[in-house]
Amino acid sequence: MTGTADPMNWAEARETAWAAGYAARPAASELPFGEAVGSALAAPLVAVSDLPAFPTSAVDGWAIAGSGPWRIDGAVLAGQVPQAMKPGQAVKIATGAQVPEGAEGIIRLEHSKVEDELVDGPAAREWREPGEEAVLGEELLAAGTPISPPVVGLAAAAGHATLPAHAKPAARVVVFGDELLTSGVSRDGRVRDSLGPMVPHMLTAAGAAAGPSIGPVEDTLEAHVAALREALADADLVCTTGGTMVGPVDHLHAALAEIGAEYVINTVAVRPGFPMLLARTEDGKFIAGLPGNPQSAVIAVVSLVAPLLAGLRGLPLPPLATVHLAEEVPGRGGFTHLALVDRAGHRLGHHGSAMLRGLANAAGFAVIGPESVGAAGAAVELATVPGV
Ligand SMILES: Nc1nc2c(c(=O)[nH]1)N[C@H]1C(S)=C(S)[C@@H](COP(=O)(O)OP(=O)(O)OC[C@H]3O[C@@H](n4cnc5c(N)ncnc54)[C@H](O)[C@@H]3O)O[C@H]1N2
Ligand code: MOO
Repeated sequence: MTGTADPMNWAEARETAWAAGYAARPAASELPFGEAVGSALAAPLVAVSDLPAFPTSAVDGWAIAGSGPWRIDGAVLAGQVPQAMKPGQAVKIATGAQVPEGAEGIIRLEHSKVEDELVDGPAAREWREPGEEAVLGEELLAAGTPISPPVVGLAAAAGHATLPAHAKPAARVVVFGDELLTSGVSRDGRVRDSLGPMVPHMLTAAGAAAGPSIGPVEDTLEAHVAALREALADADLVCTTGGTMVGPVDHLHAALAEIGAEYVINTVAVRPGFPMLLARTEDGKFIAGLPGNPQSAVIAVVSLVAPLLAGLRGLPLPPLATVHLAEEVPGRGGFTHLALVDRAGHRLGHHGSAMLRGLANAAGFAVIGPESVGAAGAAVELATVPGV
């Protein structure tokens, strides 16, 4: 295994990472909502009751039966089961309360006149009928629908406690680099680790269950192999940072060979970030190698890790958004250029691959394809960062 393979086209690399994840997605099972969110429905969502399940008052007022003025006799609050009404009766009713059998209308509180235990006013059918939103057994959402927070809300409203979905992959970040500090300011040739605190949140936002980062790991092959083995023991996906090149202390490729991992992708034709890689272990776990330059590491998350996680959760390849460029953005020859832009399509300063200042202000990366230039005013694809 070497770090000098032909770089894969960026769009092809996204699809390859996604397809590898999709092929390896865990079998669907019934998951609690918190586990299911961020996956896709593995079967249609069906209503297990009528929605609403009973006639439900839409207003605060008086339920009436027969002709008025009506004699006030009782009240029904949300959560109570009311008695049937008699002609000439008025029952005070709350929004959300079950409408009594025999009710012919509701007078809104603000339209009612009350005098001597009698109420009068304009009555209308101000309630939601049973089954108005869905009837028992009706398909509410198709299989394959992404499980967003509103889908969870609908499932709960429709009477479900679990959803059929693909479980969250467990993910760990392993930070390589003797030069890294975990506290204080960069000094004496050493820099603060910015990836250990940042990347797990991106993995969580992309649908994984991410534990705390491991490291910084010492720059020896033995330490790299031991850290990879430790992380793989309880993770389906390990994201390493740094060491992707072939420098004197870059041990990732040798460590992958040592543990018997095979490349799925070995370098991508994208700037910044080209030394990124994706590998698979013999037992089907994934290792994503993120370059050490912090912005390049994020580009690897956007390009390989987010598509992989979407596949593992049974989702389609994450769609790219669109941005209108406010100024010309240069290409990078035969490589794709991922250029930091704000929402208005302006390039951001401080966009060097070692910097995070531009990224922290960005809407995402404008995608300038190989052998092209992003013209001012052009609509181009925008790759967004998980969690941003
Ligand atoms: N001779 C060449 N050298 C380099 C090339 C090249 O083509 N030929 N490519 C450069 C590019 S592009 C990148 S990206 C980096 C990738 O390097 P590695 O993945 O091997 O990463 P390191 O060497 O370990 O670190 C690079 C850089 O990033 C800093 N770093 C690393 N980890 C962190 C962290 N967790 N938090 C903050 N900063 C981190 C590290 O100190 C280095 O400055 O290789 C280039 N070299
Ligand atoms: O490709 Mo490196 O990732 O430019 O900084």
